[in-house]
Amino acid sequence: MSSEHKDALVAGVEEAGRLVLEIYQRDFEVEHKDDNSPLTEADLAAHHALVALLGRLTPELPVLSEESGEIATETRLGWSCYWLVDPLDGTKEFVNRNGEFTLNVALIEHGVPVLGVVHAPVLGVTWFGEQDNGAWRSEGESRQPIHARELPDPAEAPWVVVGSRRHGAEAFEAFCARLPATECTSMGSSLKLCLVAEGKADLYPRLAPTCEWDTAAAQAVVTAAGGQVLDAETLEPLRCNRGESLLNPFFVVCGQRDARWEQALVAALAQ
Ligand SMILES: Nc1ncnc2c1ncn2[C@@H]1O[C@H](COP(=O)(O)O)[C@@H](OP(=O)(O)O)[C@H]1O
Ligand SMILES: [Mg+2]
Repeated sequence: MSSEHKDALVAGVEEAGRLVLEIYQRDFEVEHKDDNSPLTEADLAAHHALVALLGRLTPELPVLSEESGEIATETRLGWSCYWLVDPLDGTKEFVNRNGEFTLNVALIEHGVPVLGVVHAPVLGVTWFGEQDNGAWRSEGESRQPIHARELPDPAEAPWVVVGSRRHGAEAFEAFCARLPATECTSMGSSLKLCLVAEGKADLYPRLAPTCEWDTAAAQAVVTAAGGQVLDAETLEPLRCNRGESLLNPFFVVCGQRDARWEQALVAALAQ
């Protein structure tokens, strides 16, 4: 992708974020989908804006969004390259007006998220990552490269572990209790992966369900920043478009891979 295309992509995601913010700042209706998860006009406004943006930038590539209608599994499994979009991740946080929601766009090649944009409209922050090209965080006019950090020695500093506000609290607490010294915080949406990417958190264990669109963009940011998003069972990187289901396995996000955390992680996950 040319740098002009990447700039246009980021600008377009931020523009969609402004539409979301306008709705956030006024009254809006909340509907419920078949799985009882909330849906607002902001999810749909961002979906339409992002699908139109990607259609302009790369008309040849298919787009799969959380708010797309059904796409036949055999059609999707035939895609070697496509855009995967979560127009509003953290809809419950949006409804609760705590600002912890994001717009997410990932480019998937052969199951691997190779490029990702995550934008948090209320924070005014955008994260971007591209395989072999590094990751950055922008806020206002400033754009800084970001790097996942090495795990600190737990005797010197606690590991910062971040978890969901609403999902899998029990498994999260049990996992944290089995690690060496930790400092735990909770947060909504893909912001958790971005915290690991920028070296502000060490681990994000997700021992509860998510879908591929919840994680793909931020996984591209994390890996471009030197971190890992690993299947909690196999410790292999998460992949997309593997079969009929779009559910991710349980996973763990971590900064730079080393033997210490691998040991601690395997021990904490094994129980
Ligand atoms: N039972 C379930 N199955 C699949 N995904 C689930 C789920 N429960 C929660 N999620 C996903 O978890 C996301 C929220 O994560 P978190 O708790 O970390 O903020 C939701 O994103 P949306 O807000 O886009 O629906 C939703 O997709
Ligand atoms: Mg989501």
